[in-house]
Amino acid sequence: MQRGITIAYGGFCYLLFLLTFLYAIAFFADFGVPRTIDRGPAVPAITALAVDIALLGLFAIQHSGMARSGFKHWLCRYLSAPLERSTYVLLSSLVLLLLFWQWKPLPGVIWSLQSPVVVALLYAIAALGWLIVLTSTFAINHFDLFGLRQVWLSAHGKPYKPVAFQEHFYYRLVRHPLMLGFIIAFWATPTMTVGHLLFAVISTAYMLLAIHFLEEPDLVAAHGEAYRDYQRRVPMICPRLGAGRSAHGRRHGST
Ligand SMILES: C[S@@+](CC[C@H](N)C(=O)[O-])C[C@H]1O[C@@H](n2cnc3c(N)ncnc32)[C@H](O)[C@@H]1O
Repeated sequence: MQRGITIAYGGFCYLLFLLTFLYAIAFFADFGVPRTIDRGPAVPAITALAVDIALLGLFAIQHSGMARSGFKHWLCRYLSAPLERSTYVLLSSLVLLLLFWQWKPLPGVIWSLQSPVVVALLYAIAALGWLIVLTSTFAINHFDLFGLRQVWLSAHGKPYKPVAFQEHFYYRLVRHPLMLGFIIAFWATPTMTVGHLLFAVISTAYMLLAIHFLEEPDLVAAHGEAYRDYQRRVPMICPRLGAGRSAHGRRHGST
């Protein structure tokens, strides 16, 4: 019974993440869903600005706050440890769905590109960004990042072992490919409105600050010199030209 509930909870949180991820793609493409980055109730610009900044701030507080080890320890006083990651995924998805639902468009146009070729190219670049986001999760451990591995191991009475440090696939080229994927997806648009730009600027700044001040210090604490060495060799977010070749060369001992 307990095992069934654990797996059902993890599965539900994972399905909600998948739904949120698909909605996010449509939200930024401004296509196929009722509320998008540019479609929603019209309100005065100052109200829209206040609501949108509050929604982005709420996401940053939830997403970074719940990832702190102090918060995780506190939560595990009330919740069994294998459910902690699924709960993080659940809350992240709910806050994002709230943002998608309550987002207030700011319709002024920064750029609007009309050439069908350019429009198609920008949609293709955005799609590539989303693909990088999704495939990066598999390069670390998709099922661990979204809590399914933890509930599965627990339900089968097996001990949890944290995911090892990874440096393969995109992680050979940049240290944060998943964030790079998001940045590409948020900025590559044929029509950049004020609201879309607000989202892109604040979310990009948040990701860069969170990497620098929160995620990387945690990674150094967890992996020590191996991660420091990785920081020296591999750029944070912008791949170096020819990086694939030089990483290949390093692996095979060439200079
Ligand atoms: C949502 S993922 C984002 C990973 C990374 N910031 C990126 O943009 O690709 C966050 C989790 O990935 C883990 N992580 C980041 N880099 C890693 C690496 N090279 N190997 C293993 N885990 C990593 C972090 O510890 C954190 O739990």
